[in-house]
Amino acid sequence: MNRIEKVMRGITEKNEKAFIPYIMAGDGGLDALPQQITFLEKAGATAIEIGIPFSDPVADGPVIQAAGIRALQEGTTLKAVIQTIAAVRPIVHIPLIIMTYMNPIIAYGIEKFIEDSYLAGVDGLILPDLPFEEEGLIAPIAEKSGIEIIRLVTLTSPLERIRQIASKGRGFIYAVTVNGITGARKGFDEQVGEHLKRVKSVSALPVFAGFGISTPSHVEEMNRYCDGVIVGSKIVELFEKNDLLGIEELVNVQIVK
Ligand SMILES: O=P(O)(O)OC[C@@H](O)[C@@H](O)c1c[nH]c2ccccc12
Repeated sequence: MNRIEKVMRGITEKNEKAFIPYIMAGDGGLDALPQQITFLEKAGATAIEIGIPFSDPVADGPVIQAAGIRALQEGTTLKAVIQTIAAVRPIVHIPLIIMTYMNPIIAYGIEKFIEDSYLAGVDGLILPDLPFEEEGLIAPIAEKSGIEIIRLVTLTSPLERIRQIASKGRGFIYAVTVNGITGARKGFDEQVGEHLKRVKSVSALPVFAGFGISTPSHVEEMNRYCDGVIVGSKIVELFEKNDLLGIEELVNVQIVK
């Protein structure tokens, strides 16, 4: 069974809340990635979303854009990230999910990318610029190798579309909680809670909220309506400041239920 499915089963059965941190591969040099991954696992992360730096990151806000630029300056490539994941995989037990735009995958070669990711022990993919209508390009090949494509739904998706996407979904549903780009925000639209409940009502899979979540109280608020959270910009910022305690505090909000 895919590691993501196994972890999701635990979440559904024990009614636990998930915490998925996002990190930008190569920020601080690719040598830092194995340590970042093992640190996050030890801190209690449910899974880790590993971002691939890319020159035109259309959905990324300033913090992740800057991290991507730093990672590119370090010479980080998709190939080197996959090799690094392969090297660390034997000592990591939680799911590792690659987040990338489609362009680097197409440049790499879709089939070769899936094959190398499978061999490296990658469990899932988040592909924000892959429209649901176009997913035939990669989803069947990925899912045949046991790599789950994590589907995203947004605040503007009509319920019928959410239902359709959820029915094809694997692992969990990524519910985007803002209209816009990644990055910390002060608060959320008051409709977000209702939206998350609606997504949950049509999804057999756990639903995780992501975008704009940066404080323990945001995490608690979102966890009231869904099964867990994904936090990117804040984690990237804390790693850059080397504030490891700050990361542990955020990851562990889930335990204070
Ligand atoms: O940074 P935030 O606001 O915490 O959002 C999560 C996010 O960083 C991560 O999931 C992500 C980074 N880049 C993306 C692009 C699209 C979708 C999701 C992402």
